[in-house]
Amino acid sequence: MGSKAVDDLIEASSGVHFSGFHLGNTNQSTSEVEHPATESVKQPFVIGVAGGAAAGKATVCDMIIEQLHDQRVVLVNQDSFYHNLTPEELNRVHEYNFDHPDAFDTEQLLCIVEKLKRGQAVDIPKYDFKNYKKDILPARRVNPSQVIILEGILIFHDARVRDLMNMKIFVDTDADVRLARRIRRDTVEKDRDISMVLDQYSKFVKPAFDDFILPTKKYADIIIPRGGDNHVAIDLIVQHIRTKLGQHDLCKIYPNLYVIQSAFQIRGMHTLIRDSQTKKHDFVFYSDRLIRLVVEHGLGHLPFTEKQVITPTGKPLSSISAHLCPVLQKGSVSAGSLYTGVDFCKRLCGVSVIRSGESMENALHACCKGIKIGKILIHRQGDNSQQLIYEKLPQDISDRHVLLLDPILGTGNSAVQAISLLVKKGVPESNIIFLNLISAPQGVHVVCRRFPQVKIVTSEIEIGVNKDYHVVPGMGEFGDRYFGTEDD
Ligand SMILES: Nc1ncnc2c1ncn2[C@@H]1O[C@H](COP(=O)(O)OP(=O)(O)O)[C@@H](O)[C@H]1O
Ligand SMILES: Nc1ccn([C@@H]2O[C@H](COP(=O)(O)O)[C@@H](O)[C@H]2O)c(=O)n1
Ligand SMILES: [Mg+2]
Repeated sequence: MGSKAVDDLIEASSGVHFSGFHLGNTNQSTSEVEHPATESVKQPFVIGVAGGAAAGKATVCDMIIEQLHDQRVVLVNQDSFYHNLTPEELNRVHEYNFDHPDAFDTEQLLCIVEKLKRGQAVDIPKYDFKNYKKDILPARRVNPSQVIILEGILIFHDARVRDLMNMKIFVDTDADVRLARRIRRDTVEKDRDISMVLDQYSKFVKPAFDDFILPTKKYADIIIPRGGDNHVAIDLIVQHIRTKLGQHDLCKIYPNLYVIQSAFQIRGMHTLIRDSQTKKHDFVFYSDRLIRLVVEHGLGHLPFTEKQVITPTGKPLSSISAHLCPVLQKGSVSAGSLYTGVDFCKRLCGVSVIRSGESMENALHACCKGIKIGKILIHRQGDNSQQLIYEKLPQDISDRHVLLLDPILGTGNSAVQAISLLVKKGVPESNIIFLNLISAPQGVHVVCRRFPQVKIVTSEIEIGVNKDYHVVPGMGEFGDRYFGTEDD
């Protein structure tokens, strides 16, 4: 890609990543967060996903969310807005039509989505399908986000809700498939009796599909046949969302940036360590788990050589003569089988950026027995200029592959200082792998443009850096939280 093209992409992606967050006050609590209504703050991109019951709407949403791994996405299910049943309706629940538009509290849904669009945090009710109630489970607190997905059978029914959407998707799945999935879901997950499920289907679900859901298909911008099996459609949708947000997948701009595959386990660990209420013990425990994943991933980028070994599994000694198999030893019980594998790179060392980088040393020691670890201390001044004030590195560092350790990549200034020192010591750029837990796009741009051959391995991309040079949403002062030196 030519440098002009790269510049354009960077320009486009920086604009959105940082706008608004430079202006916001990061000390506000989530419930107070409201982004200033200036032109520089982009409106969230709202996607509607409709389709028959059990068509695969939730599955499609999950896949979109997974592919938009570096975006914060809010999912709002129409199910959350079912009306509570009166005692009388509850007594005759088999006669209640859950597939009629009147079954939903659309006013409440509108109010919540409008708040989210204005940048306010909201509490979304959780619906309990077993008890037909939405007030017994604790509500889900949701922060504003750049992408909002509204999902539900009748999410296109009300014109006011439709008007909030920037993109409408209809998941079009064959009626037999929907019925088969519904029977399995309602009997297995909702403990319902099969005859009741079939009754409900013929009495309410099918007629409502024909009368209310199918007629809304005409509002869709995209119709996805085969739901979650249609990977091409989901890919195209994700690309379109990114284009509309003016963002580009950083991994596509910089081939040496690796964001480890996000799964709910990883998201869960991030949620814990980012929570300001998390106690030191849990913070350390979950940080260690995440660090270990990043380190293992980083090690996967080291060069290797092919190696063959003999496994203990093979033919019994008596059936093979020793001269045919030189690996046989006196007393061994089998001839062994050949396994062709790889040998780890041994010319390796770690370098931690004091102090928070030291939190990553245990994971590196645990993965690479006896690894040498050097240290660098960089002092950050108020105006974010950096000064290198201490270094202790292995003498032969220029012959080694270096794993640079620092849990947070923010503005990129410390990373540039550290990498410049390594390069000055003779380490080839391509031998440096920078391991961190979170990376701000700004830092990624700075490091990757200055050192295009350095690899960056991270577990999440952040929204940006605020006016105090702190990563947003971030996780606070990592070193203080990890080593327990926070001010009370
Ligand atoms: N492509 C698919 N192949 C197999 N099973 C699927 C597929 N998509 C969804 N399912 C299953 O069908 C059921 C309904 O899917 P879900 O995505 O929850 O649909 P909806 O949100 O439209 O009701 C779930 O049990 C899900 O695991
Ligand atoms: N108490 C309830 C509430 C709703 N339903 C059924 O759920 C379907 C909608 O959910 P999807 O995930 O399939 O979109 C709808 O067909 C309702 O009949 C229910 O059975 N019980
Ligand atoms: Mg669903």
